[in-house]
Amino acid sequence: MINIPRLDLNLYTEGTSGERKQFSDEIGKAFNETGFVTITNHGLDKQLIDKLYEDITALFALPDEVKLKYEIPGLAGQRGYTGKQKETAKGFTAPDLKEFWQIGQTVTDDESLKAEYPDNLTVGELPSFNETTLQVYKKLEWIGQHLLQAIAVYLNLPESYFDGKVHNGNSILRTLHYFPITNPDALPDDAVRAGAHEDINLITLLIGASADGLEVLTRDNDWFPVKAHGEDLVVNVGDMLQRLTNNQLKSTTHRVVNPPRELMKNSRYSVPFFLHPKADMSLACLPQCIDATHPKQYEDITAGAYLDERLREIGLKK
Ligand SMILES: O=C(O)CCC(=O)C(=O)O
Ligand SMILES: [Fe+2]
Repeated sequence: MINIPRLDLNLYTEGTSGERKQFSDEIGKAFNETGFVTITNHGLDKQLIDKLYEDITALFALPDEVKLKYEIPGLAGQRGYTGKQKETAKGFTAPDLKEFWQIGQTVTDDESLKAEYPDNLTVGELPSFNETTLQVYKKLEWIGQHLLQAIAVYLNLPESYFDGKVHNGNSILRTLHYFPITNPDALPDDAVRAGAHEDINLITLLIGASADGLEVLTRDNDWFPVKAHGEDLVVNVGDMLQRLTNNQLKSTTHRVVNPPRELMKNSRYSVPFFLHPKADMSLACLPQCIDATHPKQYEDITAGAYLDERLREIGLKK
């Protein structure tokens, strides 16, 4: 058993100083123990989430030859479409049973940074997909920034520590389709919807984990299903935050398992938002997270160099 607390974001963004302090303590404690929380009252309304699912369903229902027009070599899957069975979790031989579409940052106030990021691809066939995902991106970025403020307070950093680092950051909104498994007998042994992995980024905000399948690995090496209420976000620590905090905050291994045989013909959709800083952020372990009992565990590296290393490991970058 692990405890994944449910926290009310409104208590941080609109609360009294006591409520804000309590939110910081609770998210920090959960990130220290299990690396996962669920978040309610986050400001992403049900109407927008419903519209998002409608648009994603329509996107993945497009014929493969249409979707493949948007799979652009050289972009490492960071924008547009990545076809079925392209991403392989580290240490696995069979690729994940999924296809996805990724949306990146749109910079409007910094010309040199704008030139660093590839442009988003727009789905000509589905204009509303582009608008909806842009709105969701902006909203999740706002929510993530506030969660990082609460985490900064927990870490005894200035509340605004992450603000400038994640403003115009290299965050990715991933719309995911775990497609129907039509012939389970033909599957390679270790083929799953998403193999056990840790996320690369600072924190991940996940819409749609209310559908069964997501599991986290406990310290006792048991797999534990994540149960979220309908519109709650599931938020977890990624490897960049674990590294920055010298393992004080835990990037917990998670996976998405295949459904029981009778449900394999059903699709599963989910939308993780991988919150990344700008490439030049240093991930050097924070001095306040290093002491005699917690010696420094990692070499200094920038977020950009670290991301590059990790994308090669999972087969997205050649
Ligand atoms: O689909 C999910 O519930 C989780 C997806 C995930 O862990 C990921 O894409 O990194
Ligand atoms: Fe993940």
